[in-house]
Amino acid sequence: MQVDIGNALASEADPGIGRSDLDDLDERVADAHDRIARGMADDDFGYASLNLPERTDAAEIERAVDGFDPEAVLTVGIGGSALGAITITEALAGDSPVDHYALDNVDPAHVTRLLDDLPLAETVVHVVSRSGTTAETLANFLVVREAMDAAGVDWSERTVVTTGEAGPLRELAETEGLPALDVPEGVPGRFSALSTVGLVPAAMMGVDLEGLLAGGRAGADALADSLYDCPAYAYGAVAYALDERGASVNAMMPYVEGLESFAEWFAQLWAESLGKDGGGQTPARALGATDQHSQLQLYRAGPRDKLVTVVRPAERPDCAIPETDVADLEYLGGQDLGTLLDAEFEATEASLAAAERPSVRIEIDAMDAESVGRLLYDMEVACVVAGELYGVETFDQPAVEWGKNAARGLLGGGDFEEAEAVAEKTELVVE
Ligand SMILES: O=P(O)(O)OC[C@H]1O[C@](O)(CO)[C@@H](O)[C@@H]1O
Repeated sequence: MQVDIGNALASEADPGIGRSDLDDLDERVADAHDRIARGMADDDFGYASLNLPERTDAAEIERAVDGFDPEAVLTVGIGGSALGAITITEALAGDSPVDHYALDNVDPAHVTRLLDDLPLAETVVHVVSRSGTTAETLANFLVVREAMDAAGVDWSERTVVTTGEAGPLRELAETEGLPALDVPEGVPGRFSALSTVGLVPAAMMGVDLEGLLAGGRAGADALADSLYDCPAYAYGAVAYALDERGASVNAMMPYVEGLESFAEWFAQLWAESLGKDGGGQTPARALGATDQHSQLQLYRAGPRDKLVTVVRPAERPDCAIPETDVADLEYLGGQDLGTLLDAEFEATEASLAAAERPSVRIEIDAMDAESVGRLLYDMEVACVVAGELYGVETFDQPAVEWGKNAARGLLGGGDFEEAEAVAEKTELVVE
């Protein structure tokens, strides 16, 4: 994986940073590297995430799903318990005969429509929850189980569970004798893509798990005590430095459809890890070239508060554009769609630089398992080093608990007095 930070030094105008800013930061990156290395060596909470490529047992996952031969895999989870599988299967299993679906929301219209469409008798369900108590995941699983019962499908023969040591989901797996995998110890959900949490559907869809993990190991081998020697540290440090100079938004803009969900995975990783103590950089999700026609106007001419991260694979499949005599379109004829997409990618970088707006280019070798594994791992490393530079607790997410308890209280599931206060908020309804 390559990270080109040249366009991040696009201008002195805020949020511009210069080479001297990075040189000054490099000493702090070296200190952060030492802390990260110690945390990994001691398998400390959170830092243990960066040991997953060494620790995850691909063979164990393959064995757990060995008996299944589904037409579809349904992931039931939310946040980091779903986004890793969604990202990996979208990026790498497009040619698989097995389809992947995810229920990571409790929208009744969507859930019922999906369950009506799914071949339930040919579907394997992967229920994932680290805590085993997340309301959305457990509610969805109860609905899926009911739908399978109603269809005369033995759900217990078609369900794999990945969860923590204790909690309702672990108890259910033990009571029903379900195949159950463990979530990795000391790894927050958003850092768990390269583990049982993110790899079970991929295993059933023929994705090269060893390749994904090898990519992660390559990222681990690339850790160094300078941002100039480690692409992941370079990305994390530049994003942090730009945020310190006003780039409070980071638009993650992959120029490949197979990484559209990667931008969503990155959004949770970046927001839930760095959004602490009143700070943190807001991730925006975009897709190139599509969002040149929806968001680029803002990125190029709106507030000087954004970093745009553009991502592409060095290799793309061929798809020729036929010759044409349509006036003014001759230049397209005989080209290839990939060449056009790459031209759009480079034009966006140039357009931002011309307007003195910073961007960073991330280039992976190809849309293959090792390159995607490396990308996921390096973004996790970038997030950890940014967290060290911000001085935040990267690996917890206390701010989400209030909302969870309020929802539970509003449903009468807990004695959450403030829920009433929430329910009695000032009304100003406009109809
Ligand atoms: O895996 P669990 O415990 O169901 O949590 C799901 C998601 O909810 C969060 O805990 C936030 O509420 C995320 O960090 C996590 O990925």
